[in-house]
Amino acid sequence: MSRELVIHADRAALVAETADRFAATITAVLAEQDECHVALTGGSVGIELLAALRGRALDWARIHCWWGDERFVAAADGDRNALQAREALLDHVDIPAANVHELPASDAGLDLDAAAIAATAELGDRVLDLVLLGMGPDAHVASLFPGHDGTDVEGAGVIAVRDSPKPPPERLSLTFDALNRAPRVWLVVAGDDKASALALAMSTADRHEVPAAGVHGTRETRYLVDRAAASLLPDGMLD
Ligand SMILES: O=C(O)[C@H](O)[C@@H](O)[C@H](O)[C@H](O)COP(=O)(O)O
Repeated sequence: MSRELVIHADRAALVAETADRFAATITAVLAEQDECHVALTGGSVGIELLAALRGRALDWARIHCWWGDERFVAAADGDRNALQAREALLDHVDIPAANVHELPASDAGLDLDAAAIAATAELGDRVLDLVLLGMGPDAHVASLFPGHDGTDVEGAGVIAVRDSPKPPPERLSLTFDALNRAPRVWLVVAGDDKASALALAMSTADRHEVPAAGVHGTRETRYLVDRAAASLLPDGMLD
């Protein structure tokens, strides 16, 4: 399994170059197989990245979009990662509705636990080809927060998250095992407020305290960051 750190000059370069990398990777996957399944992320960098993908020549009919996590709010709530992704990208490309695998919204008729069960069934034993993740300053990834029960869950699936330290309190999240089945896991991180979390994420920290340290692709783990986020990485890592 390879681990790669790519430091970009600034946030704009991070977003633009990651969009290039994402498009090239999807194209390469589609040259080898019929479909490419990607997990998208919310967060401001994740959504800017999606906006940067508009207008790219990608074969959307063969691309499936999933999410690493979702805020459990109404479908029309602007906090929803899926709604933000639609506005940034999916409404602007020719992707079939059946290829968009949103995690359930709170007004879809299921309570949070039932929504997690339904989403686990939809995901099944799928191995996502590429998982994109943002990271919070507390080193959370998806909705796996430091010290929270979700970091103890074994097995692949989607879990209900309550009392999230970051609002909204109710969320759905893929587990570590669901995320870590993917061959490619990319963490996309910008800003000096993430610098200490990134240094911990790239260390051998315990995933219960530093969830970002617990996500790895089976083939590659990439840390795609800007210079500000990289500012506290030990010298040896920057060679
Ligand atoms: O639901 C959430 O809490 C966010 O989606 C979160 O996980 C986000 O991805 C990171 O906090 C990075 O966010 P930024 O890209 O805005 O720094």
